[in-house]
Amino acid sequence: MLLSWTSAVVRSAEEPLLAAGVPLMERAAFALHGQVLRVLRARRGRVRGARVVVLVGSGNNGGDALHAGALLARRGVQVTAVTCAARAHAGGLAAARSAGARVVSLVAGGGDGGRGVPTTTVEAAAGAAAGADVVLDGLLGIGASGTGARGPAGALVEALRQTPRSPHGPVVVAVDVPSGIGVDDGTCGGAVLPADLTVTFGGAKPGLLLPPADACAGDVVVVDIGLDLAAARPAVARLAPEDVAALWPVPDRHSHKYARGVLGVVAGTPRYPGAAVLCAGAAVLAGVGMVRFVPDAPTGRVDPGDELPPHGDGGPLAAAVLAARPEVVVGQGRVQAWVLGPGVDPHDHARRRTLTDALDAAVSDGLPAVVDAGALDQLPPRVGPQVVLTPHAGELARLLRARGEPVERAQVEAEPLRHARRAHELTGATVLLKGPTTVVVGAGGAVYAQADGPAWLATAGSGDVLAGILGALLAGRSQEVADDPGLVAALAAAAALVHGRAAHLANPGGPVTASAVAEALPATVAAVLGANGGARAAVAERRGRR
Ligand SMILES: NC(=O)C1=CN([C@@H]2O[C@H](COP(=O)(O)OP(=O)(O)OC[C@H]3O[C@@H](n4cnc5c(N)ncnc54)[C@H](O)[C@@H]3O)[C@@H](O)[C@H]2O)[C@@H](O)CC1
Ligand SMILES: Nc1ncnc2c1ncn2[C@@H]1O[C@H](COP(=O)(O)OP(=O)(O)O)[C@@H](O)[C@H]1O
Ligand SMILES: [K+]
Repeated sequence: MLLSWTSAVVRSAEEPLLAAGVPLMERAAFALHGQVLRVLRARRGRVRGARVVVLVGSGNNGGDALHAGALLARRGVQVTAVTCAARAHAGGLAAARSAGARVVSLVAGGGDGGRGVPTTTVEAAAGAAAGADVVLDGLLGIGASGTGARGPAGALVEALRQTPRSPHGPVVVAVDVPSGIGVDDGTCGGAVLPADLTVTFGGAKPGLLLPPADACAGDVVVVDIGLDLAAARPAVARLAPEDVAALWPVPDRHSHKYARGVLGVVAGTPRYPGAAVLCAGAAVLAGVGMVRFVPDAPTGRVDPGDELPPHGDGGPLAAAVLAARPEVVVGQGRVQAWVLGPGVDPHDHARRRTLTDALDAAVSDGLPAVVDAGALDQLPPRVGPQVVLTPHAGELARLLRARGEPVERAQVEAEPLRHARRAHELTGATVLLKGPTTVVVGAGGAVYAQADGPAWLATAGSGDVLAGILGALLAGRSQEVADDPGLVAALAAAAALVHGRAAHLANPGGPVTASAVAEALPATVAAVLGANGGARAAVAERRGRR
């Protein structure tokens, strides 16, 4: 699991160490130079003679970069440091100079208190950067105010962004964070230089995980500089496969289909049968005990424990589901969780009635439920965190507007966390906001940001598959969810991880269909369980034998 902490938390972890004279900047710079050496070796084999351009802001982030530049210069790297403000970290500047780095400034007399640093232009600096092997971005760190670099630093970032990127262009290494991102909220409004690699100190920062800024971070490497963050509350987490393996319901010898979880599905309309097929099919393929597909029938509520025979005729929708997935049981009956809404056309009155009946039942029984697409508009004013909303940005904007918040889709895309959190506050539900990086906000302030899928996953029906996966997980873990509704957010993040990985597995590097993503689920789950689940499955199996 990758955890992140806000800049305020990181600063308060730094304070006692700095007061005790612990050389945090030297540690950070040493680790940073090690990462740059690794990049240079991978790129050109040898380090000596490589060219590195260091972009230097006015604060300690620039200090880290200058000290790293000094260490690189001592390894025979040709280092050019470009200071971009009237002042630059004095110790870093001295170290870089004495190691043989060339120092130039975008500001007349800048960087050095007017001691005569040669000036350069934005164009010349951008040209030098374009010809370098590595650009080290030390313009802004956790002390940045607002988003986007301003002044000469901003002008240089804009010029670098205009330079066409090529495979032969420099590798951009961000120091702590890509300069100018919203470090704590993941916003990415102004001039930000996208990085190929971010070397971050002490612990990751939320903006490295949250959309849209996470797209600027490249690979994230966390280096230990001795900060004690273990007791501090993380702001945003990203699950790894081994975390998902620990969450996934794995059967043992005593398991039977009911104990493994039964999922009720109200999805699709005769006009959109595909959503029903994809959602119910994904739940089956993700390994749920049983899927009950609920067609429109005037059966009303069913008492818990009733085991009604399947409807002989569930209509064309049920027929389509059964043709694709004969494992599905059609009809009402006891369930441990619900998926409600994929492909449900709100103008189809019969389907909408079935959906609202099931939603009412789910909410009054306190059962976990995925509320997707057509069900989002039917959500009662307040629900518990065992209900997971799964909107995309447009649906979330509509949900917020329906609750009196004047929000457009573009605003949700610019600040996904803020809007997902607002929806959680207003409804009480766990919110999974879909997008290139999926954000989950749940009970107790839990926030996850998962970026597991390829962009090919942006294809019709893929959200229906995600809903089925999450439903399967909630059904399989319904008992634990009843005891700890805070678990729902982690399960939602786990579903997003498996969904994304299934898309990679379905066709590495190429287009996928939603059906192919669903078909890849059994192998994906097996691979994820292999992350540590081999051991877990063996334990479950041993327990089962006792
Ligand atoms: N305190 C320390 O000794 C340590 C600090 N560390 C580094 O220090 C960084 C934080 O340093 P600082 O607090 O000095 O802050 P920054 O280096 O992030 O820079 C803040 C300065 O940049 C300017 N600035 C702010 N917003 C701007 C904007 N939008 N456009 C242009 N200029 C802007 C302001 O003059 C401000 O004083 C961390 O990110 C990390 O890289 C690490 O070396 C760990 C130890
Ligand atoms: N650019 C992208 N990169 C990766 N995944 C994406 C991207 N855009 C969307 N997705 C994912 O694709 C799925 C689309 O779901 P959704 O919008 O509900 O589609 P549909 O309604 O057609 O099923 C979501 O899981 C979302 O996170
Ligand atoms: K930076």
